[in-house]
Amino acid sequence: MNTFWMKNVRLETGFEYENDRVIGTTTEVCHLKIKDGKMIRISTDGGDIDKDSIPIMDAKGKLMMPSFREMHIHIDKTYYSGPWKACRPITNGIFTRIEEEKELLPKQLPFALDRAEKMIELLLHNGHTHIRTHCNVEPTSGLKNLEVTVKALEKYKDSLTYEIVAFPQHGLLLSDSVSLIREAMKNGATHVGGVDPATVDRNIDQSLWTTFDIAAEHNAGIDIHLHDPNTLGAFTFERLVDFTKEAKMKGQVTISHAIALGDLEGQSLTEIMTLLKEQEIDIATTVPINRPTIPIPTLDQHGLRVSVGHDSLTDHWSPFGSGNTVEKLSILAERFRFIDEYSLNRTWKYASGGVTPLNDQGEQVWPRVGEAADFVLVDASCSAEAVARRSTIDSVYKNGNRVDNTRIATINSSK
Ligand SMILES: O=c1cc[nH]c(=O)[nH]1
Repeated sequence: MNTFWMKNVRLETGFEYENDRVIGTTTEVCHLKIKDGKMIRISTDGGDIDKDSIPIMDAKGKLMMPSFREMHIHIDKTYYSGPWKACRPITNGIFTRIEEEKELLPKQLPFALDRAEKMIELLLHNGHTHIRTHCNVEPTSGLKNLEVTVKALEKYKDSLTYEIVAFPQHGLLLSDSVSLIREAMKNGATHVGGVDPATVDRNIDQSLWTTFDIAAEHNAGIDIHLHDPNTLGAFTFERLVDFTKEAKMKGQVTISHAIALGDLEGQSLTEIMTLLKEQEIDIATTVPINRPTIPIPTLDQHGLRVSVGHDSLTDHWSPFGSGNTVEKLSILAERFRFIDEYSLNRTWKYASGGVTPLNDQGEQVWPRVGEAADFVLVDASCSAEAVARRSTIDSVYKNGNRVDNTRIATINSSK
């Protein structure tokens, strides 16, 4: 493993105040010694470097920030790197897409691996060193998409960590996918997925009971797509909370999208947030702006963990998506009117699993000696600037190794 000095990295060290208001972020240029994938020394003294006869890399004053965790994507079914194709209009809600997939997915299978690899390379290039991907497991795909997903991610296993959610996209009960999901859990999936137990399976309790049963059997976490809006969504959250409690799975359940949170207000929102918080159920969101966005800052203030994900990088569900998480954070900040230094500074946590250089009080808490050398170097003076100006990620490191220098997909390839 690499042993080297990374000199001249800019680290955030605190906040600058005017009266009681944060008006800036202070930084310091430091030198980092990396050994066996870990940061073993953080120094401000250039003399330290000269004493060592190990390679030296120069970050040239670039800002060092925690790398990103992509917490919701589908690498197994994408148009990314293929020819342009817009989406079909939706005429029957989620069932439009379910029916479409039965034809589309077998046609995409021959190049699914190539596209998945290109997507991973793009995500690495954009600063991600962890990916949670949902992978279709239903009668149309069987375990074929899972094979593709495992193969693609394993190829990059030295560059990132990953989680695979076995996703019964066509309905766990509706498409009779229970035994396939059980098989997927023995063949590389790490989490049990699900989708709208009310609208799709039309039996919330049976669908959730089965999901938790499979999770318990494999000692696995759960990550469930919940698009159902308003009070139907809220009722599903309540049942999910009940099942989480009963199964003693506190802290092991994620709701993806959680669309209903964007519809609820006042007391009903507070009650749901309190229930979710009690069971430490976290939320993954794309920060949708085509419908009421879930109230991310309110959820955060209530103590719920919210993470961002891209979901699609152009596919049959959405023609949008760039895989650029700095851009995603900037959209989040703009949507919630984060225009001041403090709130822009606090935005990075939604993409880094909560890791930030400064804590809420402005004390430096990252990086720490002994931690894994997982970071990005950014062309920015501080993270508030990076988020607002959508700064470029210069380079990406996992366990001290540079991981963003693989080939980048060409969107217009012939596949
Ligand atoms: O259910 C969903 C929603 C978005 N994208 C998917 O692939 N599935």
